[in-house]
Order: sequence, then structure tokens, then C-alpha cells
Amino acid sequence: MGRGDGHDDALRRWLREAGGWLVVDGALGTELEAHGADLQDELWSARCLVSAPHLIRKVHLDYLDAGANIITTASYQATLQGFQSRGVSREQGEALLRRSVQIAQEARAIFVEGRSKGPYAARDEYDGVASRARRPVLVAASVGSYGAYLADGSEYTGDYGRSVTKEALKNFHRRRLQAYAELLEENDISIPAWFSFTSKDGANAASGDPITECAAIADSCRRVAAVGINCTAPRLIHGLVISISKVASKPIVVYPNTGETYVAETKEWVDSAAAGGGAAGTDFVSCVGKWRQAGASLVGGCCRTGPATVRAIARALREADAASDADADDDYPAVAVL
Ligand SMILES: C[S+](C)CC[C@H](N)C(=O)O
Ligand SMILES: N[C@@H](CCS)C(=O)O
Ligand SMILES: [Zn+2]
Repeated sequence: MGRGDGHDDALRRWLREAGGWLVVDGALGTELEAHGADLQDELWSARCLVSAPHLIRKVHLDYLDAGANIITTASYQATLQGFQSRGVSREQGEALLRRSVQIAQEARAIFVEGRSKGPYAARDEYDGVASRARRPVLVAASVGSYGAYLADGSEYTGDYGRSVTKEALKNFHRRRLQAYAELLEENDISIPAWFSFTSKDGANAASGDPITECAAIADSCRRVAAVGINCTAPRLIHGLVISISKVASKPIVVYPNTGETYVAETKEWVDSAAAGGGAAGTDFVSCVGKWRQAGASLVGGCCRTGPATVRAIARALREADAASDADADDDYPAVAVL
């Protein structure tokens, strides 16, 4: 992503240049579905890398147009093992992983070109403000969990069965990470990475381990640039950010889903109340300012969110900024009373 920085310096620098916060995109998979893609498949959104790359590019572009600074590749469920089980050779699988990054890079090139002329030409919304003049546009390579590959919703339960050892998990991810690393190194790009966890109860990660322990471990890793939460109900985010901020010194990233629950058997989303999970859909965007205040500096959306949510997040972050600037001004006495 960045050139010549340490692994976490680059992200801090981008945050600084952008005025303290960055907008992450919204859902990729469910947004492809909203455009008619059929993800009823073990490869889920990765299937579109073969069948509909143009649609992936369009979704990336829609998010950039909505104000996202970071677009996330369609590789959440793209794994060499998953591809192989569908008759895709290892070489072809590696090419598909690289393709996911290239599609996002293509979208970025189209967007950046159009920002100076054409449909995405500088909009006051994000380019007119001096502090955001150097609005970065970054590509994040998505590396979904082993549970994503299992295609049984176990990324939300942490239940991978008994036989999966730590070594097996390391082997599972190794070549996939190397494929991205090679691509980026070929272009002399260092790779800041963030770690994000899901939570169903606001206190523990899906595995059942306390979120504070998970965040502290991720935070202590030299190569991790940010730590956070994704695909989790909005109503849990504020408390989770507060917990993470107590143990982590790195930037905090949050990209919640809409609060609905994923039903793995049907690959559908249901209202959490119907699934016995409590009221869904706490107003997402009205909470963004609170998350920012609690310490989140990268904010986006996960499953079932779309460009409209991202546009609203960008606006909410700008407003939160303006409000805190106004508060800071209030701290200075207008008149010195002697
Ligand atoms: C983030 S979940 C909705 C992705 C799909 C899941 N791993 C499945 O294959 O059913
Ligand atoms: N980046 C993935 C996350 C799923 S939890 C997507 O949005 O499709
Ligand atoms: Zn999600």
C-alpha cells in the first residue's frame, strides 16, 4: 500500500494526511448479490472473480464515489483450497487472488482519473475541504478466516471442528498471503495489515476468547497496523471500541454489518429479532460520531451495508470532526478577564 514506511507507520501517515480518519467501504459480497450475482455457492463472492469481474469493479467504484478511502478486494472467501475443490488449479487460483487486487486497482485508476475530469470530478463533499485535499484511495486485500472457506457460517461461531491445529491454520493461509505479498513487493509496496474480529455478545470474539485478549495480541504484533471489529451488530460496536481502546495503542477499525443474522444453511440474512438475537438495525449512521469519539479512526460497513451507508458514514465522520473542532474552540476564552 505505501512506499518506504514501516508496517504501521504507513497507516498512521495516511490517517494523518486524511485529517485523522479514513472511510472504509461497505459490503462486497452482499452488494454483489444486490446487483443480481448468485452467491449460493461454496466460493460465495469469490465465484464472481471468475463469473463477474466487471460487477466487482462496479461495486468498488460505487464505494469510491460514495466517499470510501479504502476498498476491499473480493477475496474474503477466495482460497487456493476452495478453488482447488472446484477444479481450479493452484496456478489459476493464485492468479485469481492476484486478479482480485488488480480489479480493485483498476477501479481506483478509473476513479482517480475521473476525479480530475469526468463523472467523479472533485466534489466539495470530500475534496473541497483543505484538510482532506489529499484524500488517499487505498486497496485492502481481504483475507477471510478459515471459517469463511468452510462455507458453513463458522466465521461467526469460531467452531472449526476439533482437528484443526494452529499449524494447519498457518498452512492454510500461508500461500494466499504470499501471493499478495509478492504482488505488492514486486511494486515496492509495504503492506500494513489490520486484524478484525467478530463478536456476538460485545465482550468476546466469535471463538469465545475475550475481545480484550484478542485485540491485545493483535496490537502487540509489529506488522499489524490497526485492530478492530467487523461484521458485528452496530449496537455492540461502541462498547467494543471502548474495550479495545483500553488494550490497544494502534488505530481502531470498525465495519459493522446491519445487525441482521446470517443463516448458513440458506445463505440468507434474517432480522436478528426473528433469529432470537434481539432487536436489529440500531440506527448505524447516527452512532458513527460516538464510535469516533470512543477511538475508532477507520469506519466502514460490512455485510448488507451499501454505498448509501458509506456515503452517510463519510458525512457523519466529517460532522464529528467539525463538532470536535468547535468544542476545541470553546476551550479558548474569547476575552481574557483580568
Ligand atoms: C461473511 S459470511 C456472510 C460469508 C459466507 C459464508 N462464509 C458462507 O459461505 O456461507
Ligand atoms: N469483506 C467481506 C466480508 C464479509 S464478512 C465482504 O464484504 O464481502
Ligand atoms: Zn460481513
